[in-house]
Amino acid sequence: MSDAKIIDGKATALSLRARVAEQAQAFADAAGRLPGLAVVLVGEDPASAVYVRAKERASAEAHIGGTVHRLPATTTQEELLALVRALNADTTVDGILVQLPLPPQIDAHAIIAAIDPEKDVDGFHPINAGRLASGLPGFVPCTPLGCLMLLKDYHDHLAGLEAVVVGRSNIVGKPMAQLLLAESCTVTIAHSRTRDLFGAVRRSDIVIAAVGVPELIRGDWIKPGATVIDVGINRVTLPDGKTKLIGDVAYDEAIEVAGAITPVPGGVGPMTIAVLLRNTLVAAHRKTGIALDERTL
Ligand SMILES: Nc1nc2c(c(=O)[nH]1)N[C@@H](CN(C=O)c1ccc(C(=O)N[C@@H](CCC(=O)O)C(=O)O)cc1)CN2
Ligand SMILES: [Mg+2]
Repeated sequence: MSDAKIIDGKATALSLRARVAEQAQAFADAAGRLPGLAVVLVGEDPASAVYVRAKERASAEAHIGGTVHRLPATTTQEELLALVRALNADTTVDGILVQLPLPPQIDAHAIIAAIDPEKDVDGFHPINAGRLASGLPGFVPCTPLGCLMLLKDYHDHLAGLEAVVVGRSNIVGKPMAQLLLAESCTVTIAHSRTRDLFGAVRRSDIVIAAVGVPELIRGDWIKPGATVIDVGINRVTLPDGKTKLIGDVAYDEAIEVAGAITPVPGGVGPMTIAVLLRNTLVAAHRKTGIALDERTL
């Protein structure tokens, strides 16, 4: 019988969204306008279109204003740079998000570097990555910050715990490792070239799986009682032709061993959008100088 606590990311995300909505309304009362988020979607990637629609809906519900800019898949790098520069200059835009992935003719690094770091609510700009690594205030990428919020719901103290982050992307793995380090965890960053992945996972009190390989991490790799945060969102086709989302962790096995675990879907995913709204609210306050106690979010 499993006794792992199932970490309900959907519920935590809804409660964060409600707090953002309340503060966004208060911001609008003080500033005379809503916090503004500009979302840019280039091309027709079906998953990206779903995520952008979800962001649009969640923004409206949380009293975050703004626009979605939908550009064709043939958009050039110069055209996208021109839009980013226009959004940087627009005083009603507090946050800018360019949905990833971008089409192959566009260099994502160049686009991210062109975003005003003070409007970079994705936290992907090298200035914000450097601030995070240096312990300075900035913007932290939405998915890892959401993972940290879920972890903090289950641990009063993270200091001294062994944590492994499986995956080293700029979007999740690297910032996640920095956040855990800032909480005084002992952090291992593992990846496809790690020789003893089993050993790194097996000794860890916290496992963050963000590698994009369906069910790579098996139940018997998990240290009994560990907290498992599964960032993987892998769509797989079943024998009957239907598709299903599964994580990077073999959930049915891990739930028998872990102390707490996030499901897929309904774990980390919903936190990504809730934190985006939170970061936009924070950006609006920082830009206007209107006070906000960020710890209440
Ligand atoms: N500019 C960005 N691009 C991308 C980011 C990002 O943070 N910024 N992250 C991902 C996609 N993403 C948001 O953009 C995202 C992914 C997943 C979810 C989510 O709620 N997932 C659900 C399942 C949804 C489904 O059925 O497909 C869940 O896990 O429960 C939200 C946002 C890449 N690009
Ligand atoms: Mg058990």
